[in-house]
Order: sequence, then C-alpha cells, then structure tokens
Amino acid sequence: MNQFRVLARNFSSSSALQNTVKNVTVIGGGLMGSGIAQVAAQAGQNVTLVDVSSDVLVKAQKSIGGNLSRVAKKVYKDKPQEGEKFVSESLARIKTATDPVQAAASADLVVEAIVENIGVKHQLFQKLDEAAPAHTILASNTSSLSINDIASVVKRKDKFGGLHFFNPVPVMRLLEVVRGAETSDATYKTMMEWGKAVGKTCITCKDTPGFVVNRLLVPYIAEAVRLFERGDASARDIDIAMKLGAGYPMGPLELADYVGLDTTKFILDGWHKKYPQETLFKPIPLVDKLVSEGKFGVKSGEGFYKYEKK
Ligand SMILES: CCCCCCCC(=O)CC(=O)SCCNC(=O)CCNC(=O)[C@H](O)C(C)(C)COP(=O)(O)OP(=O)(O)OC[C@H]1O[C@@H](n2cnc3c(N)ncnc32)[C@H](O)[C@@H]1OP(=O)(O)O
Ligand SMILES: NC(=O)C1=CN([C@@H]2O[C@H](COP(=O)(O)OP(=O)(O)OC[C@H]3O[C@@H](n4cnc5c(N)ncnc54)[C@H](O)[C@@H]3O)[C@@H](O)[C@H]2O)C=CC1
Repeated sequence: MNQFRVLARNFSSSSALQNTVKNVTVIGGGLMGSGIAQVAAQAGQNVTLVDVSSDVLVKAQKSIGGNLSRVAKKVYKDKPQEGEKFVSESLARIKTATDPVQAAASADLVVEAIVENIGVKHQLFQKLDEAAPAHTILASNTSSLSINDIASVVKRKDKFGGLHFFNPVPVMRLLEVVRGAETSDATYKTMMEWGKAVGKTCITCKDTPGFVVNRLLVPYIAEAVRLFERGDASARDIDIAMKLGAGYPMGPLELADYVGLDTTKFILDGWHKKYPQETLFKPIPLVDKLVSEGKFGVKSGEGFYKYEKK
C-alpha cells in the first residue's frame, strides 16, 4: 500500500496512543530528526524539535513544510483546501527549541537523532534523564551503536529503547523497535504503538549490531564496493544489476552515496574495532580513499558518482 495512504489512514487511528504519548520531543533537527518530527506532527502529536543550531531548525521547518506539501498533494489530491489545512495544522504542532533540558520537561517520549557519537549521546541522555518526568520514555535513532551502551548512563533503563527510522523518513515505511536488556514490556508496547500511530510498520530486534536492516545492508554495500574495487564490474553495471536483477530501488553504490561514504566508513570502522574477527566488517581501502578526499557521496557532490551540489 502506498505510504501516503498508510499515513492518511493513521491520522485518525492514534487515539488509543494519545493517552500515553501526546508530547514528543525530537532531539537533532537534521535529516532524520526533521523527518521524525514531521511524521509525529502528521499523526496529530505535539512535537518539540530541538537542535543546538537555530539555523538547522529554520532549515528543518522549511524542509518539513515542503515534504508536508508533497504528502498533501497526494492524500488530498481532490481537496486542495483540506490539504492546505493539513499542512498548516501539522506545521503548527511543531515547536522548535535549542535547550533539550527544557524541551524534555514536558515530553512523554523523547526521540534522539543527533550525531552518531557515543560520548555526545551520553552527555545528552544524562541531562535528559535528570530533566524528564519519571514516566517519559527515552529512545535513540542510532544506526550502528548499541542501545545498551547508550542506555548505560541513564537510571531509567526500563524506559529506554531504540526507535530506528529509515531515510527518507516520510517515505520509508519501516520502524525497527529495539529492546535493550532492561527495556520493560510496557515501554516496548508503547514504542510499538507509537510507531504504528506515526504510520510505520514496526519490527522488533534485539540489541545487535545494525539491528536487522543495517546488519544486512552494510555487508551488502561493502561487498559491492569490493566487487567494484577489484574491477569485476563498473559502478553503473553493479547498480543496474541489483535494480533490475534483484528489484532494489537503488543500486548498492548509489545507496552508499545516498547514505554517505563517511557514514559507511564510520559504521564499518566502529564494528571492525568491536568485532575484529568478522571479515565482513573489514575496512575497505577504496572507501577510506574517497572519504580522505572529501568524496562523501550526494552531500559533498561526489562519491562513486558526481552530483549537482544543492
Ligand atoms: C552502509 C549503509 C549503512 C546505512 C547507514 C545508516 C542509514 C540507516 O541507519 C538506515 C537507512 O536509512 S538505510 C537507507 C534506507 N533507504 C533506502 O534504502 C532508500 C532506497 N531508495 C528509495 O526507496 C527511493 O529511491 C526513494 C524513496 C529514496 C526515492 O524514490 P524515487 O527514486 O522513486 O524518487 P521520487 O520519484 O522522487 O520519489 C518517490 C516517492 O517518494 C516521495 N518522496 C521522495 N523523497 C521524499 C521525501 N524526502 N519526503 C517526502 N516524500 C518523498 C516522492 O514524492 C514520490 O512519491 P510518489 O509519487 O507517491 O511515488
Ligand atoms: N542519515 C541516515 O540515513 C540515518 C541516520 N540515522 C541516525 O540518526 C542520527 C542522526 O543522523 P542524521 O539525521 O543523518 O544526522 P544530521 O547530521 O543530519 O543531524 C544531526 C543533528 O544533530 C544536531 N546535534 C548534534 N549534537 C546535538 C546535541 N547535543 N543536541 C541537540 N542537537 C544536536 C546537529 O546540529 C545536527 O543538526 C544518527 O544517530 C544516525 O546514525 C538513523 C537512520 C538513518
């Protein structure tokens, strides 16, 4: 089913959840945080979007507005006035802030989507744990770090878990709900219900490297780069092969450019350090070279392919 229809259906289906999660604070207003804020606001929740940078928040509001209009054009194709109302009401539900402590004080759920750095995440969660009311659930959108490692600094380990979204958030239909070692049944249930309320299909995974999707995607992308590095096939042909032969929407090298080669390197290096015996996670000289040259993929204008700079 089309994602936009799923969203439309869910605008009215979140009433059961409204008793538990009414106010959501999303920390990190970048690529993922802005998407998470959008889907929560679309589903009728009050959202506070927090970033250290007010410029990022201005940019996030602009991109959310644009993406909401895309949704409205599809869901309210024949009712443009309702579409406009949907956009303005959803936008009005999103407040912005630069102080996570203040923003957590009124939250039922906090979703963290800041930089993928365990030290920075620890500093933030320590503050949030102190500032948020006792009932508040704290969750991380980390793509590669361990939920238990992140949760190690909070007291409320029973109210901590992983909510892993996919890029682009408004379009990708999956949410991975990750239980840490001490996540309670009640917290898990609320996270699953919240995911459904924001229009996602939820799957559950233990706290293992990359959960389901990235555990499979990272070795797949890594093998594609190694294939290209060996000169077995051109980048274009590898991508065409996986799109037309395996039905993927993007080929593996296009996808590596899309998620960022710096991110790919960061994940591989982190996992290699933690699991040195696992050959699938071994560093890839070509990725290291491209990253050292500043070729991160779409965001820098060049990776395996060249892109127009935005
Ligand atoms: C080493 C790896 C390690 C991973 C690192 C960390 C990452 C993670 O933790 C987890 C991840 O996110 S992994 C990445 C997951 N994402 C993917 O695999 C994306 C694959 N690509 C696609 O699905 C489509 O090309 C895509 C949907 C992107 C674009 O589709 P198309 O090529 O058909 O382009 P369009 O025709 O422009 O768009 C299709 C429909 O989607 C709408 N749309 C696109 N972008 C949007 C956005 N940003 N916001 C809202 N709507 C959006 C677009 O309007 C269109 O809608 P329809 O007209 O209804 O089809
Ligand atoms: N980019 C992707 O495809 C995906 C990323 N993720 C994860 O989501 C998280 C965020 O990733 P992106 O949105 O791509 O990053 P991004 O770089 O676009 O956004 C991160 C934002 O966090 C802000 N920030 C940094 N430290 C902060 C702090 N202490 N308090 C408040 N804001 C702070 C930055 O100013 C920046 O705007 C990471 O953990 C990443 O692993 C998960 C799924 C997919």
